[in-house]
Amino acid sequence: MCGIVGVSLCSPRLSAAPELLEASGLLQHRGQDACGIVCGNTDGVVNVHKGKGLVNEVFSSLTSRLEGNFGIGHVRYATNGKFTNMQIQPVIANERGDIAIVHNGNLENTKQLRNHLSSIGLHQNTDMGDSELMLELMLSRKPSSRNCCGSGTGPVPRWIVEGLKDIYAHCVGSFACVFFIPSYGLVACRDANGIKPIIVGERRIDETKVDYMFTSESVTFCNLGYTALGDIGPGEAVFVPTVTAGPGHSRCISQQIVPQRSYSPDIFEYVYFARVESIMDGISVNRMRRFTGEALARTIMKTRSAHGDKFSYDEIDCVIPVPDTSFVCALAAAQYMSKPLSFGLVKNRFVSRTFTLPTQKERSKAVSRKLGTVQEEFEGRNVLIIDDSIVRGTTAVQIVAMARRAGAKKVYFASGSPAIRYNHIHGIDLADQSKLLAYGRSDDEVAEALDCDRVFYLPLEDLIKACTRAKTRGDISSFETGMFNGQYTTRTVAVE
Ligand SMILES: O=P(O)(O)OC[C@H]1O[C@H](OP(=O)(O)OP(=O)(O)O)[C@H](O)[C@@H]1O
Ligand SMILES: NC(=O)CC[C@H](N)C(=O)O
Ligand SMILES: [Mg+2]
Repeated sequence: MCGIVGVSLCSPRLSAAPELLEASGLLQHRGQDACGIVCGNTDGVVNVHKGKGLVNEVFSSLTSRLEGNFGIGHVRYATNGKFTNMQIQPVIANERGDIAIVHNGNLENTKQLRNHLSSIGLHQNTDMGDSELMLELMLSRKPSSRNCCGSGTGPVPRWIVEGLKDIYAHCVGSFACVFFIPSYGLVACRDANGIKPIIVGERRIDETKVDYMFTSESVTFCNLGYTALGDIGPGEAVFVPTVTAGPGHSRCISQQIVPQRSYSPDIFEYVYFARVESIMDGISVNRMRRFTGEALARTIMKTRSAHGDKFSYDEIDCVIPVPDTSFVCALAAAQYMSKPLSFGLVKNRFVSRTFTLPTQKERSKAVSRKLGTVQEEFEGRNVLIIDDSIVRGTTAVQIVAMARRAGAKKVYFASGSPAIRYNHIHGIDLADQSKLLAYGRSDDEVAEALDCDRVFYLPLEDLIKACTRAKTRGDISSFETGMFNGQYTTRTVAVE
């Protein structure tokens, strides 16, 4: 996963950079490898600043005041292409007019895309990541004249629509993108299955003046005074030209570029990626996590000596959440079971997400640095530890060991999502499926690998039900659930 943002302010005198940075900071949980912004104005000013690290490490008070009233920003968790400075987003095409892209998602056919681009004489660099290939497709339609942006009929230049059509025709996988097009404005689009999130918001200044923001998650709107206009639909593009459209006319134009194939948001966005304040595709992340907690509790309560091992949820003394993502799920589960919630695991607030760190060594080290135990909450107790997910198992293995060291009698471990036995092809960089803890293991074998007394997973149908119940609007047809069942929206056969 990555976080993307686009800002277009109605007054050419204003600078979009401070808001781009504010929004990028609010999306920081979506990527900590690198970040950057590009902003400019219709006078041809283009400013770029990017680097490896967190937003507050890469930007100083000086670089946060870059000139330009529209621009795009990105926080990266690399999934495709190398983790080099070249790959830091926004990816910008300096030599052909400074068009830039920010992208969340993952393309599955980069090899074919490279071949296609070289067949039309465009692409030489074999190190290009998927995002850069999308930029190349857009650029291949751009007329060479610098004054081309008014060409075409209607408010959207024809070459931009042609570039988008090429992207939809050639790219397989997931993409939510915002393009920065100097002397035109911003263009956002979403793949034809709507796998990765992108939402557009507006801030009305007066009758005629409106600012616009594109963002991965609605959490950025409240903090910056925007109101959600709606999620961009699958196969849809939204254009925000910088020129004023005139009194009473919105600058924001939507166009269905290709027909929707399905409306299948990535279900793991709700489980782990997203912030709890966000509403994505009409689903409140908070409500959905509450529902998963209740469903998980029902699963646990139903498990009564089913395997002759005399388990009964009555013997659970307390529920302990794993900070941070599992809080809402664990709270709802504890309430449903009428068990006390205990903050036996404490997070060091200066250590961020461990899952998104690039190497296993760093991840393991970070978990032990990040979490500590309050001994008296474990000592002599049967504890039910709840996390939102068990992926590689790095977190769960260490937590069970910590619980035992702190004197727990029995340690049960529950996941607010199903067992992950397949790669997540749309946003988790996992080269090797066998690194998933549940790969090739039954639930009992997972419990053995974790050294806990029992493991519980939320069944997939309950996860889907929780998302569907939490939906207040929207036309979602299904969810991308490939990591749980091997059935990917963009593939017909599971990759074993
Ligand atoms: O099985 P694993 O490979 O360890 O991955 C799963 C863990 O990683 C995530 O936490 P993370 O530390 O990234 O962030 P959080 O503080 O938002 O929960 C997730 O919430 C699980 O705790
Ligand atoms: N996590 C993402 O969305 C990554 C976007 C893109 N595939 C990259 O690696 O930069
Ligand atoms: Mg976690």
